[in-house]
Amino acid sequence: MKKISLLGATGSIGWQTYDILIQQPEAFQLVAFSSGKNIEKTREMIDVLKPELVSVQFEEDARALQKVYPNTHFTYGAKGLVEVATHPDSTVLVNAVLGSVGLESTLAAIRMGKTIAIANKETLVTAGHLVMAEARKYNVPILPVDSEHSAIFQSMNGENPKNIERLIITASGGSFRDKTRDELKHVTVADALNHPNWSMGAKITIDSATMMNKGLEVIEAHVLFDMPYDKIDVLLHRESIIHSLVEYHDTSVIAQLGTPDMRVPIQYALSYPDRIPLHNGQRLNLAQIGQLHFKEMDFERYPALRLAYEAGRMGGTILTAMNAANEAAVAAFLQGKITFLEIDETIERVMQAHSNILVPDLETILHVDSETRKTVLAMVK
Ligand SMILES: NC(=O)C1=CN([C@@H]2O[C@H](COP(=O)(O)OP(=O)(O)OC[C@H]3O[C@@H](n4cnc5c(N)ncnc54)[C@H](OP(=O)(O)O)[C@@H]3O)[C@@H](O)[C@H]2O)C=CC1
Ligand SMILES: CC(=O)[C@@H](O)[C@H](O)COP(=O)(O)O
Ligand SMILES: [Mn+2]
Repeated sequence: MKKISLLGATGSIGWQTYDILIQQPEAFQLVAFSSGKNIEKTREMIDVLKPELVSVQFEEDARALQKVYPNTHFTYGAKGLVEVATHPDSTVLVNAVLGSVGLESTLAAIRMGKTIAIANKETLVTAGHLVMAEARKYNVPILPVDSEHSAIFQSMNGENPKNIERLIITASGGSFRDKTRDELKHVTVADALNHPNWSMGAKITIDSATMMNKGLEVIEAHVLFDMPYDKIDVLLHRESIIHSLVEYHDTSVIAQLGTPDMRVPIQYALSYPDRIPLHNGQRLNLAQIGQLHFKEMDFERYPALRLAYEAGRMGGTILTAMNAANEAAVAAFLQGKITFLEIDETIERVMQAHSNILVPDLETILHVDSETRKTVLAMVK
């Protein structure tokens, strides 16, 4: 029985994790979880899984829930995320919270020796060097949940990393993949949220449309697999059936395939190194699909990917600035304050003005993160 702490339980990844947990009660037990503002889903999860500790975003929600559920302990805010992540009974933290807000709780869980199943890519982008250094120090596994990184992890299984030629990360192309850049001037939020293959949270769906999602994933792959940026490529693959590939020195390419279902990488991170049946999992039928398509990445069409490679190659606080600018710009787009094309422009302006600090400590990262968000708020007003 694995005892689980879950951050971001009410989100797209969190709710799919919940689906896995309720199907496998003999394998997994949820002891603590965090949610944000969604109290209805929070209550459903408490009713079904009866965790010991729950954190919500706001104090007033925690107080109200405490009255309804006297046998559960409630907490809130940033300290609540840390309390959930470090619950003494859990051995695994599933981090599915959105954004760099997940950083401090991840570091705290590593210091408690917990295995980290990480979907929260922004944490690895903003402070990958700190997370991986702590993981090495406390001998803690960081297991990828992001579908591409899970695919790479599975394609490296039993291989010597020194024999890898390059990593190839696949990209669907996002909601606007059949539009030219010129045609993006007047696209709406609803259009951008219409991902062709995956049903995901709003922020990552917009990231997928700008290709910043792939940019974050390139950096995530560099952090998780210690690969230089010139050995990480992105390949357009519109069906999202091949989730990523690893090419070896002898020209062999090993890939992981499957229908687009995030429960597969989530469950693999939970059951690793074992594999267990996926409830209602749809088997891949390649004969029925018939054809798979591939295309070279176009960096002019998707400048956000170019910006991410630039930030990755530079290293330092520019990664934090880029990530925070993206989080704030996407939020502004979702609120109707800026246009779709202004997301990339905002990130580029922030990066151009940034004074980079190499190998930053946690305090510096948190400072750059909050200052960048303020800058973007002022820019989009
Ligand atoms: N969705 C997907 O298929 C994939 C997602 N990922 C990554 O996983 C992470 C989560 O994505 P996704 O599930 O789509 O996101 P969602 O927006 O669907 O969910 C985010 C979760 O985080 C909570 N949350 C948001 N802000 C805060 C905050 N300030 N404090 C506390 N809790 C907060 C939300 O609470 P509430 O809703 O209650 O307000 C919700 O539970 C991201 O890093 C994303 O890039 C990676 C691969 C695939
Ligand atoms: C499911 C998942 O891991 C997402 O990150 C997905 O990859 C988004 O798709 P694209 O970014 O390839 O459009
Ligand atoms: Mn992904």
